[in-house]
Amino acid sequence: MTLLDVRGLTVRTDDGRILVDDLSFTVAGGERLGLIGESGSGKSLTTLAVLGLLPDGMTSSGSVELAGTQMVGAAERSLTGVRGRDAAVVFQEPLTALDPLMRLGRQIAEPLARRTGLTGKRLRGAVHQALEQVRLPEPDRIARAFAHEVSGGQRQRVALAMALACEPKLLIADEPTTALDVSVQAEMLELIDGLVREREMAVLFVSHDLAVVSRVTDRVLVMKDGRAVEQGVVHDIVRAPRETYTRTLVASARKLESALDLRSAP
Ligand SMILES: Nc1ncnc2c1ncn2[C@@H]1O[C@H](COP(=O)(O)OP(=O)(O)OP(=O)(O)O)[C@@H](O)[C@H]1O
Repeated sequence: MTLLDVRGLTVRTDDGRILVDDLSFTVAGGERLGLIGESGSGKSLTTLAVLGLLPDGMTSSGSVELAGTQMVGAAERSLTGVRGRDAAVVFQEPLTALDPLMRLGRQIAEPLARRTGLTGKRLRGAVHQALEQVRLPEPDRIARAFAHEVSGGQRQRVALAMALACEPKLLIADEPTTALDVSVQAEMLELIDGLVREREMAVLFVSHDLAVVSRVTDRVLVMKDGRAVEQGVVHDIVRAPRETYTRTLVASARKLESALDLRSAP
């Protein structure tokens, strides 16, 4: 069943610049779609439009139906229920989602309490569990800490725990590993991959890196200058890209890969 149905989505600035141009795609329940393209191709604006979170000075037109709710042109009031419950987001920079002045445990407790109705000791237990699920060591210490007291990788895990706390049907991950040290990127990808599979959650995964996208998604949509260039099953796109731009993306990903092979050769 279709969970996210985007049709003819167009995002414009108030002065008439078109930043996302007539974009259409769908994500079925439990399906994992990657949005890939170079910097400035409109990936982030697409995810923000899906959540009804476009910045001031921008408007969207077309249709975005998320779990049956029309997000384009909807009143803010009707969208607050959709965010979190139907779709939750992890951004590139975890500090975007975290409140610097609130202990991390409380930030996870709020959405958890809303969904489960738990309070007191049982709620604290659920927060502990949520932090354990994202494989944070010493969950109780992390729960008492503030965002600036933990590492970047740990902050991103907390942001992921927050996004998962509402058990959304769709997880939107916008370059969730790009700001992390290379050494923790692979771990984070594996974690996201495992958790969404376990929960049969759908994913819209944004990245400029084809290798990253192919690790966690079934299908990809390639974007350039706000438009869809090509979409299809990851395997097909990597093996036989049809469009010139996609070919360039695949070729440069392969070049990096073969450089790695050469370096690791005996
Ligand atoms: N708040 C804003 N005001 C004006 N233009 C913006 C704003 N946010 C993004 N843009 C422009 O919209 C276009 C698409 O941006 P978007 O952030 O969606 O790209 P992206 O593919 O996610 O790239 P990146 O990976 O660099 O974030 C870019 O040309 C960008 O300069």
